[in-house]
Amino acid sequence: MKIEELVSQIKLKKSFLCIGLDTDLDKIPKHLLDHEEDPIFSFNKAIIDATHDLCVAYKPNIAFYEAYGLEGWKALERTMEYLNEIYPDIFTIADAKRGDIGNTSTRYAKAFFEALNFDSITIAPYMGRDSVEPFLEFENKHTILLALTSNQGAFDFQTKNIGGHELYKEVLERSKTYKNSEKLMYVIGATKASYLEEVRQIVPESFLLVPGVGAQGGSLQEVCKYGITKDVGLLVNSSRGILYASQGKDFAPMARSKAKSMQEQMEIELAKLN
Ligand SMILES: O=C(O)c1cc(=O)[nH]c(=O)n1[C@@H]1O[C@H](COP(=O)(O)O)[C@@H](O)[C@H]1O
Repeated sequence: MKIEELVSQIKLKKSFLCIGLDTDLDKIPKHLLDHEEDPIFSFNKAIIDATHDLCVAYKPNIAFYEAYGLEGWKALERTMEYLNEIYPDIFTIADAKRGDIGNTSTRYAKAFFEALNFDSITIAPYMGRDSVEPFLEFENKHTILLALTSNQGAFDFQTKNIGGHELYKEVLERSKTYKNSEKLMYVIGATKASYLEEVRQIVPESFLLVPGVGAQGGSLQEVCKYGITKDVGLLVNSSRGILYASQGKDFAPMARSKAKSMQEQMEIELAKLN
């Protein structure tokens, strides 16, 4: 998907919500486990059907599928086929946090961009230029680099001062020199919203994937205050806060109502841009 198409979907739906498909068999409603052959896919399909008009992106976190072996991977494949066939305007993110020496990165890129047909993938920048550039070679695909993550461990390395500025700023600066860097986006945790002002000085236009609202305590309003651009430039993710709004038979309409409440708050923020 091209960035312009993502921006036009955001404007059309008045939403920059990304729903994280972190599908956990210990948390999904029990009746799906008892009656469905493929409970992971059945859960995802019900969530997608109930929320697709309120969000612009879905982000399956690959760990939740790999954890169930072949069955999990098949459910991921079915979810991607369903999204690409029924809702092709929705941006898809493989939250895989990969990155390796060049020829291995190319295989990861093929797995997620070609075999599974995701629009984008999350990548750890630690191995540097030649681990990231293979992902940037793919047409109309996007690479989302971890810059400043939402967790406490972000302070172990990412905010450490190296050569006069913090490591996450070096990631932002340096990655702008990578070949095809216009295909880069960045992860900035919602729990670190006040840092967004400085992030925007380095990457004024880039799209940011912002996880950590809801269950992790980040605030949508704070994120928008410091991070929104004229083309919005934000995808704000919520996973557990939407998926597990109810563990009963009403889980899908309850997820919809959580997503609707986030979309309405986003609409207010978008109106401020005009
Ligand atoms: O790359 C991510 O999406 C990510 C980066 C980060 O800094 N923090 C973070 O929580 N995430 C992911 O975003 C999702 C957050 O889930 P909830 O806290 O349930 O909304 C999980 O899939 C995390 O793996």
